[in-house]
Amino acid sequence: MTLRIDGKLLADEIVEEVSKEVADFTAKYDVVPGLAVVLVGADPASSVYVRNKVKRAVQAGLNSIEHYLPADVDQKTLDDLISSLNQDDSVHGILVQLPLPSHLSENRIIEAISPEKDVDGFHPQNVGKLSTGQQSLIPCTPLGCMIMLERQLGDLSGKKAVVVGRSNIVGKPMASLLLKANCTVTIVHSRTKDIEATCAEADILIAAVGQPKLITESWVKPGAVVIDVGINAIEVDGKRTLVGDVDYDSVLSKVSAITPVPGGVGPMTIACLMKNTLTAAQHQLSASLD
Ligand SMILES: NC(=O)C1=CN([C@@H]2O[C@H](COP(=O)(O)OP(=O)(O)OC[C@H]3O[C@@H](n4cnc5c(N)ncnc54)[C@H](OP(=O)(O)O)[C@@H]3O)[C@@H](O)[C@H]2O)C=CC1
Ligand SMILES: Nc1nc(=O)c2c([nH]1)NC[C@@H]1CN(c3ccc(C(=O)N[C@@H](CCC(=O)O)C(=O)O)cc3)C=[N+]21
Repeated sequence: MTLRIDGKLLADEIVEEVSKEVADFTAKYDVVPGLAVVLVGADPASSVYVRNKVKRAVQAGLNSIEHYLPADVDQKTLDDLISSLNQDDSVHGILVQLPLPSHLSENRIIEAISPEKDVDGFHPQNVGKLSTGQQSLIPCTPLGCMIMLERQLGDLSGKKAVVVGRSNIVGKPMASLLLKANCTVTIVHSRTKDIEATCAEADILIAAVGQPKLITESWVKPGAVVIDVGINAIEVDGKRTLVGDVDYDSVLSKVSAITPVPGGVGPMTIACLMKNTLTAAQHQLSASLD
């Protein structure tokens, strides 16, 4: 029987745990952990994401601050906002929604965020720490995927893991985490030859491509665990529908467990953002009390 890994339910549990720890934290330090989200422009998919984040922040007992900037904002204004958030003691986590409009430098903004407040884990200092096995803030989506995998499989040692996609926000950090968990890791991408055969050897298959239903039955090994990161909006009978990078119905009877879209990795990403904000606040407060 194939298991549908319920990301929504697991995310509810994580946010509940975080809310208890936030209550302890607030009682101890008299500080409410704060998460600042910066949005440039008005992309409709981003507004859904931000709405979900705000809802979860309230559930977790975090203070959520949103900064909406127009799509034509200049680099200096954004730099100045990041700098003021870095200095603001009521802000423990900063997230700048990506991608940014092309006239802005993503690298410059990511590097401007104080690494201690970088709850996305995208700053080169956090990326470097993750790849050298040091403690750091871990990108929310891969962290959410690891929690689901470990719940499902326990110890991941020796498993063959294939990550489809090599972006800085999902594919690469996902591969780092799987390697840290002692998997044998392969990353495949748009230039990979015979991608289907490589995927079909995976005990763990992570799809982070951005291509609706790219992965079908012939790409998966019988009994594999499939994590579908993809969130693609397509039109079905004139209605906007969300689908993953995996053709869920086609692979369902072949795999041992799979995450649905929606209700899989997405809610876990947001739950992990809450977790990272608490972790960041804990580190900032304990460091400042040392
Ligand atoms: N659930 C969640 O919380 C999140 C979901 N997402 C979703 O995950 C998906 C991936 O996001 P992201 O990593 O940012 O995307 P990017 O577009 O940054 O990266 C996509 C990767 O997939 C590869 N790729 C594209 N087409 C193919 C193909 N036909 N065959 C093989 N590889 C291919 C690209 O290869 P190359 O490098 O060679 O171009 C690239 O490495 C999207 O659907 C996004 O919406 C993203 C973040 C969070
Ligand atoms: N700096 C930055 N960090 C990110 O983590 C980041 C980002 N930028 N840019 C965009 C992508 C995308 N992303 C999603 C997270 C959750 C859902 C999510 O909760 N999805 C719900 C459905 C939401 C709906 O109904 O539309 C689900 O899958 O069930 C979606 C998308 C984070 N990203």
